Amino acid sequence: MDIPFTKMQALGNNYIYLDDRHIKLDEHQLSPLAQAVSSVRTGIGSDGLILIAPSEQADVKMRIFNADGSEAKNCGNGLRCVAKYAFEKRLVHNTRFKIETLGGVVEAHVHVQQGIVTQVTIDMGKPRLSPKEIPLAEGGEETAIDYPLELDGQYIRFTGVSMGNPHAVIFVEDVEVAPVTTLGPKIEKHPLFPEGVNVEFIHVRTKDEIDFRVWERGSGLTYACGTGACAAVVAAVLKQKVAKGTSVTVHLQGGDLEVVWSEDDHVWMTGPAMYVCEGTYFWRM
Ligand SMILES: N[C@@H](CCC[C@H](N)C(=O)O)C(=O)O
Repeated sequence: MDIPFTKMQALGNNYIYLDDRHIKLDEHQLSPLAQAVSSVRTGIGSDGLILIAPSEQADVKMRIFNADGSEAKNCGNGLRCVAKYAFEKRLVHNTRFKIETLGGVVEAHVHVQQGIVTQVTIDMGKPRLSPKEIPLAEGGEETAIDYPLELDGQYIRFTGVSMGNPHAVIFVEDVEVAPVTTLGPKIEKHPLFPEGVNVEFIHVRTKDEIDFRVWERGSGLTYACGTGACAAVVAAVLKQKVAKGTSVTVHLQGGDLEVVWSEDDHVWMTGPAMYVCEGTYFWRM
């Protein structure tokens, strides 16, 4: 099967984007295709696959598959790329529009200069904070702040946040030496998280700056995670290290995002989205 694709990246978090207008796939093909295209050696090389399709509830629909073929409910960097694609490829005609995800409908606002989308703001909605919503396998508290996690006979503390997808945020002194690749995969698959978890190691540098590294569920080490950056700011507010309503610059490996958890409880994320290339993937199963 010959599959037309666009590769896009946002702060180095890169996905293969398929436009439903150009390629129709069966449901059972999506997970193996995500695995195939993501392989650096035998595919195109990416953090996963994103489908852009029509929506009955919004202007456009995004579905996101991680590099291991698992489907996730949300993707912040993917949303900004979908917004840029939808506007520049004329799927939508206004600078504000709605995008459906498995985690709910969000609103996008594209910032346009001479017809080109330079930055995208997404209203990521309200974070979900209870253990049931994250989800955790246990816990009756209202929030999972500094929640204990037993790993190899030791206790680590994390703050749990759902941005439609699950996040465990761990506060460290220095993200450059944080155990992202050693503890990340163990926490991702820990039985406390029945659906797995994205793992963020963060350091609150000042009242409006956070350093950030991530181990993503289903994709491993990535340069950036938009929902993770939102979860990091929410966790920093919950821990009273950042004031609610403050616009925070999150320094990710691939660049910076602006995130604010506003007084109305919504989390807003602003950052770039870029095209990498377009082409045809020759899928031979
Ligand atoms: N990179 C994304 C998140 C992608 C999905 C995540 N790995 C999950 O399984 O929940 C982002 O920018 O938010």
